[in-house]
Amino acid sequence: MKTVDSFNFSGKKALIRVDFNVPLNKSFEITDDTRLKAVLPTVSKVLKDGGSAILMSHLGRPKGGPEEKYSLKHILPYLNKMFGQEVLFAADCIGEDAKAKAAALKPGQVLLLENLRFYPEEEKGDVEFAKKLSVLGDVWVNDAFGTAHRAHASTAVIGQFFKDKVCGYVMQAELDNANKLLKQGEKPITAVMGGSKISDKIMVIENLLDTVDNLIIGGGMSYTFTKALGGKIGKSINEPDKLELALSLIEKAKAKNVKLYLPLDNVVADDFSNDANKQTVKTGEIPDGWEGLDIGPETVKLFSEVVANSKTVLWNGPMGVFEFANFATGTIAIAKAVKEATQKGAFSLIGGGDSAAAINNLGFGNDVSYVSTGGGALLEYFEGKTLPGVAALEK
Ligand SMILES: Nc1ncnc2c1ncn2[C@@H]1O[C@H](COP(=O)(O)OP(=O)(O)O)[C@@H](O)[C@H]1O
Ligand SMILES: O=C(OP(=O)(O)O)[C@H](O)COP(=O)(O)O
Repeated sequence: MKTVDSFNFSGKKALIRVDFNVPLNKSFEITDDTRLKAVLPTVSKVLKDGGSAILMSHLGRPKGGPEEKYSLKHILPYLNKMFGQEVLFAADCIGEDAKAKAAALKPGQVLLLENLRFYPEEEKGDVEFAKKLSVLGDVWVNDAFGTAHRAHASTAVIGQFFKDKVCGYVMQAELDNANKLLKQGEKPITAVMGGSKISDKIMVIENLLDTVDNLIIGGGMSYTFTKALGGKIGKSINEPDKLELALSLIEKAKAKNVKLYLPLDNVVADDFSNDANKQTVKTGEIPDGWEGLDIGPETVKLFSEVVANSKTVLWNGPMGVFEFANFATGTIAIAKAVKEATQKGAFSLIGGGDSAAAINNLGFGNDVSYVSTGGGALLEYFEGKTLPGVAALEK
């Protein structure tokens, strides 16, 4: 793969696929800018070489046509500040405006195209649409790791129209860090998995059993395991059709000598709300009408110890409903344990939108080894799948 460092962008228009799919609040303010800041090094290198940058991205999941709330113009003010220069904007990603602005682009300038998903052709991976995008630039750079698991027009199909295909710094760092964990992780290696559903993460967990020494399961998905083991879970979130699967994972972990840790106790609530009545009960003893929304103090102690004694840590998914301050204790404790392990020299990788947000909101973003910009993309990589956005760079 060609890298940003090995390519001279002088006099070239770099068409860069970025992942600017950032969370916006109702006033269109960016609530997490990780994905924006991440592309700065790639764009800076292009400009420093004497090239210009055309940035293309999707935002949200529009229904196949323009939608004001998903316009990328909302992030322009932020980009102007971040790049310290005026970023030009084309109100379309193909068509006359985009073509004219791309053609007139001078070295040192940056142009942002409107949301690619305003055309259904983007997600369909339409070849003609990819071709129309491709005429805007001289070289294609893929720096959208967060969207690398999608075989879309701008993330993969477009590659065939370029002689020069360059792997951006974000993409390179993401793959390097994921491989560091999968292939060169120092033992003991611990994966902490949380979040709401096992079904989303089953393949990752299975694949990780070949790599990790410890597997910690917390958050909503732990209740399916507890139920499968015959425990009482009240009205906690669970997937009744995944009980067999949970048991088979427990067996597979045993067969592969992986230590599997499940919660010892849970903080349960009588309602799904921050102000619900709460109590701490042992795992498997949740009364009827109550639901587990966080891990309990004994679990926090156990999980934190395992994490603190690890040399390599992967964390994906919160330990409870951390959006409710009263049920965020377990998630915050794990974030602190990951930070402490890192301070003791461990390599730590945080993946998944919610765990990354938890780490960043706590101000620990710089205290862990790497915070991935990918959610689904990172998980698919850990499942052992080939990411179309990476394959397109390799072809
Ligand atoms: N015990 C629980 N009951 C209900 N929802 C939970 C529970 N624990 C975690 N969750 C929810 O899981 C969601 C995150 O899951 P997921 O998307 O899998 O994580 P990530 O984005 O980090 O990969 C959060 O919105 C959180 O509130
Ligand atoms: O935010 C993203 O994925 P993620 O929520 O899995 O991190 C990417 O921008 C991909 O978006 P998509 O899942 O709408 O294709």
